[in-house]
Amino acid sequence: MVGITYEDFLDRSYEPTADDLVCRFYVEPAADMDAEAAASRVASESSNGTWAALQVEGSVTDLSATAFDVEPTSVGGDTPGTDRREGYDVGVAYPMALFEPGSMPQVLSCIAGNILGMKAVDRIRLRDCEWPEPLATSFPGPAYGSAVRDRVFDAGDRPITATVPKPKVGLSTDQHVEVGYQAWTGGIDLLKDDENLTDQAFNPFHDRLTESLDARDRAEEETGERKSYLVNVTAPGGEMLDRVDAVAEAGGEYVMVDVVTCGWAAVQQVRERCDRHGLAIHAHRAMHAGFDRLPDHGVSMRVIAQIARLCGVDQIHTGTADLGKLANEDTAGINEWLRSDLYGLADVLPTASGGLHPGLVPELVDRLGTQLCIQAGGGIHGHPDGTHAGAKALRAAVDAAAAGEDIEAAAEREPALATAIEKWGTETPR
Ligand SMILES: O=C(O)[C@H](O)COP(=O)(O)O
Ligand SMILES: [Mg+2]
Repeated sequence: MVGITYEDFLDRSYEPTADDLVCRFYVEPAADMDAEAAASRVASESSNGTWAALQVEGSVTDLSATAFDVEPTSVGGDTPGTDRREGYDVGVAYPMALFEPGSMPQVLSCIAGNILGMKAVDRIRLRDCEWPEPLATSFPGPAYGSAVRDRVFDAGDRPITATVPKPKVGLSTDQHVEVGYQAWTGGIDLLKDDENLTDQAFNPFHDRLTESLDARDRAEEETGERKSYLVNVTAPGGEMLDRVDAVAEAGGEYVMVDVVTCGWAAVQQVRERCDRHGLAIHAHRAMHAGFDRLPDHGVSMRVIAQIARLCGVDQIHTGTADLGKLANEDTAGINEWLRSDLYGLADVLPTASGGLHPGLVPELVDRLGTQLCIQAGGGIHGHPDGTHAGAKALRAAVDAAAAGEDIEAAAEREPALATAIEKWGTETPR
């Protein structure tokens, strides 16, 4: 037997091995704790220690995490609504044997579990992870990722486009489908359900699914382009899997899932079921800001996006690089990570959404590149001449940006784009 106390979880001379999961935290120690004590409590509580000293068999310590790096740092103050705060950047290495391969809930119960509420720290944020190969490849990753641009569409190198009918809930099935048809025939690739539209009485899931896909077929015939539908299958338990099956049966190519509100075990189940059918997954991140909005606490959007890639979504909302209506965390850096090599796992196509309109597209593409899905709801349906004109305007703006053409020149050819620019200019909405 050996005794372990939380101080045993700190070793500044430790060098993480290739098989360790390395997590970077922002930590503000509690008033009565020094930085090293707080860092070792983080490593202890997130692996196999606790507040009290324990007597254990020697081999149990092989599962202990090690805080190996504790450096002063500061966060916040650079974005509205945040204060500059002083704390510590803490590196913690976790041995692979601590984890159940392929189980995201188990991994998160370690690295983003009790420690987020632990009184030893005033603030703690999981900022970044370096995933070791054995752990990363125990997950499936995306089936398609950015390859959807060719495999579902014929979009080549341009961003694909999506729209959410607005109002986000309340349209009848007929109204919803008609909005989709107008958008598709105006040049949009994807009709998308909103995050809080699932199976309500005013617009039942199964009616919406079949009628939308019928309208998609008509729009494809009319435009000669491939079109698709991001139908929100979010539901409790087996019902969500039944909805996935229904999408495949009805001839869809994609499902949409509210990944944070559903939970990662559910996302993993959906990924498995979609594999049977060859369906792609669009991830909406509603509720992410409950974890990532404050720079000094929670779990960063960067880590949420990493989790989503491992679990196997093909597209995920990552923000608009501060151009849209929602607060954003380093959209460009997150998107770059989603495209980076990860032991051969497929990449993820980032979706820019939330307050976008055609006038913002040139700057968006400048900041984020063309490997994107660009979604506009209000920026299409709020067009003075309606949804069809709004769709034409967004598509013209996207085609121009992808071709490196000036938006003003494109607006001379496409009156709907000129109208959109006249209405919204390049303003950032709230
Ligand atoms: O789900 C989304 O991404 C939002 O509904 C975006 O809507 P907006 O384009 O009107 O902001
Ligand atoms: Mg929405």
